[in-house]
Amino acid sequence: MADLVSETRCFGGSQRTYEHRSDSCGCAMRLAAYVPDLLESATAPVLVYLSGLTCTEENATTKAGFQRVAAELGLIVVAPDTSPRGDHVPDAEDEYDFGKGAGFYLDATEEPWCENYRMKSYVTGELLRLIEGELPADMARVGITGHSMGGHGALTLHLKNPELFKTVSAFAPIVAPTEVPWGQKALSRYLGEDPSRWAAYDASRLVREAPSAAEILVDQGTADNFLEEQLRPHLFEEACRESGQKLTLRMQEGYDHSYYFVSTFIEDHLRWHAERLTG
Ligand SMILES: N[C@@H](CCC(=O)N[C@@H](CS)C(=O)NCC(=O)O)C(=O)O
Repeated sequence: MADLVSETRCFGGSQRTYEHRSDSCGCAMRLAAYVPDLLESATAPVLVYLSGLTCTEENATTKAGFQRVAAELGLIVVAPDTSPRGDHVPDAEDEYDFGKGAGFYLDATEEPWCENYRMKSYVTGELLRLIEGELPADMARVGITGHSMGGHGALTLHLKNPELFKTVSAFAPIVAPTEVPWGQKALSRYLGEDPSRWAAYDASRLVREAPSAAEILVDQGTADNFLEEQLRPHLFEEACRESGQKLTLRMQEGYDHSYYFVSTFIEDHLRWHAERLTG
């Protein structure tokens, strides 16, 4: 059960915010859901959009501009929050890349984070059950995408759970968190200092172990400030080549890391998922 916090008419559908009690995260969680009017069928495919560092469920809905195309394609788009929330939830004050707003879509094992920072369980379990219970969703047709930290979430959660998320794409994803500062900081504190525990959350490692039957779409701006230090898409490209994973990596000339970049290519991603989920 979730409470409807707001509902706004948008491109012939409704942009909603829900709030519910999350057992996985031990707090109240919000999520945004765009639900197109369903004219011909009772249920629609779903695209889960995972946001990046510092975001809530609101950033994608106000800045990515996906609603017009989602309405045209008859696609439900769901954007969860990026971490547990609330005064009782531990945080790292003044650190934008750890704690609240930086859940990294994993299940923490270390104190004090392990009580609440369980975004992997949240997205793969509770969130999907909530979508099924609250929305006119066809749960056999769910895809996943995300931006930056959310791109890391989309890639890893798809590779680990291809039966839940049938299609996958990402915008400027963190593809090798075990090798870059954002990832090393988060993984060592949420999971402990032993790097062997981190591999299950590294898309480049996962794809080498078990490539997906689904082709992966990645867009990456060449003018992204984080490109060389944090993102390094060529590590993923190399892993995909070596494991036989089908990948379309598009280096987009002059685009940065912002939602101007995401909003430019979101239509391509929605069409990519809709074609594969409805084909
Ligand atoms: N300087 C940035 C660093 C974090 C960042 O770039 N976050 C990206 C995702 S990794 C984002 O989507 N920020 C929120 C927004 O642009 O609306 C900030 O503090 O917002």
